Amino acid sequence: MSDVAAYPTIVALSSGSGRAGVAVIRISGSRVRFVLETIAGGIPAPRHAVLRQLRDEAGEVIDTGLVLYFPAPASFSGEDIAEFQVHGARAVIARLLNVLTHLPGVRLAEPGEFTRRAFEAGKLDLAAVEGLADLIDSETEWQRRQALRQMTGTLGKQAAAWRSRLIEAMALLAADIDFSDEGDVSGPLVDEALAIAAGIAAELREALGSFAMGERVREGFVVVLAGPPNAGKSSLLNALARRDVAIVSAMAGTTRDAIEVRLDLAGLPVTLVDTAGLRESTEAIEAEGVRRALDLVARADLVLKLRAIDSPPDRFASIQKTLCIATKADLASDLASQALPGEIAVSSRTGAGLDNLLASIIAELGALSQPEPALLTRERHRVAVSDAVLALERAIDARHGQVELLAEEVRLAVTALERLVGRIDVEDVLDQLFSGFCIGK
Ligand SMILES: Nc1nc2c(ncn2[C@@H]2O[C@H](COP(=O)(O)OP(=O)(O)OP(=O)(O)O)[C@@H](O)[C@H]2O)c(=O)[nH]1
Ligand SMILES: [K+]
Ligand SMILES: [Mg+2]
Repeated sequence: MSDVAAYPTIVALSSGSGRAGVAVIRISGSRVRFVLETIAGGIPAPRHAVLRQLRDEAGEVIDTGLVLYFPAPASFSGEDIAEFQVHGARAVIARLLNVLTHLPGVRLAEPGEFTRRAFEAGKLDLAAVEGLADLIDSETEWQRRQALRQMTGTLGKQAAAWRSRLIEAMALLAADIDFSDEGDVSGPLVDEALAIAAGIAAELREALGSFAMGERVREGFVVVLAGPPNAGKSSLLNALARRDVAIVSAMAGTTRDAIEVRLDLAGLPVTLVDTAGLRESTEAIEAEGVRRALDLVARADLVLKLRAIDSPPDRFASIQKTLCIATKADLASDLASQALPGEIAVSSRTGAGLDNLLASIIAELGALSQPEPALLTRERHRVAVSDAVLALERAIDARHGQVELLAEEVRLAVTALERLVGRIDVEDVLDQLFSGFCIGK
């Protein structure tokens, strides 16, 4: 990493942009010590914050701030890193970045470039990098917990453990190949290797079981409000969002476009979608609204099917997970007698039943049955783990066949797990991942 041309020293604003009390500017690479001497008047003791005047080439003070130095290799990127904590004014940030990038061998960082260097230095595996990206994007408690677990290496360590047990199985198979006579294919070594393979296949299948939840927590659950016109869908959206998002009126067919709000339901990220009332319509725009509503219903993780408590239930059936809701409960003199069995009675007007509805949504989304954050959170993880399971299943099926073929299947499973943590085939994944990173991370 001493090659300045190949690894220019990179600098970026690592805190959020815009006016703030404090801004953090970070710099990583082989020129860090030179930069510190040039603009901070010296190199602070490692990992100790010191107050310094930061000066430009002409010696004029840019700002006063805290300076930190993290020497290689015990830094985030594995390179020398310095951090400047300065006043979070646009002018200070602009001037400091300008001065820094005019020093020889220093340039602005690309999105995710600090993290890419950390990955290249072996500080983080691919799953941990993904976890870091998710942590930066996290908006709710479930997202934070899941991302933190992945960033701290839970998936990476698990994949490494699976891999080393499979390598043990491969060694047993290799020993069997070396020592067994022709024709004597299913010796005790093979049995032992296959027992390992079967155990790991079971653990991989269990991990796959958590994928759906992991992916939904990352991307957010889609919950769609559906029902006939005037069922009170937009009113319920507004009540759950606690703000006036959608137009409410006594006119049937008010909502046409789908209206989305992002909610944090007890830590679960949920996109709640209001839709056009479902009815046959000859009016082109409303008909298009209904078509979109049905499309959204088909793609929802959960459908809230509404009917006004004073109207009869309709025929509209959904194949999705559905919660049936009787709205306008304030219009019913006796709730229990008018809400059908299994229906949740709510009133957007009085707020009655909303807590009960939220609890039911959270339960329906599966949050109660999965207290631990999911291990697998991305399609990439699902594909790698599925490939490993399939290879192990083929190995187990071939238990009476040639040991060489069986060993090849176990090797394929090992390869799939190596893809999972980024030991191989990482470039495309990294490029895609880092393009979504913010600059300064
Ligand atoms: N009494 C009472 N009226 C309600 C309640 N919720 C909605 N309404 C009324 O029902 C009417 C329709 O409400 P909306 O929220 O616009 O119904 P919608 O299902 O979105 O209707 P469309 O968008 O036309 O399909 C309005 O006049 C609301 O004021 C409620 O909880 N209690
Ligand atoms: K309406
Ligand atoms: Mg509406």
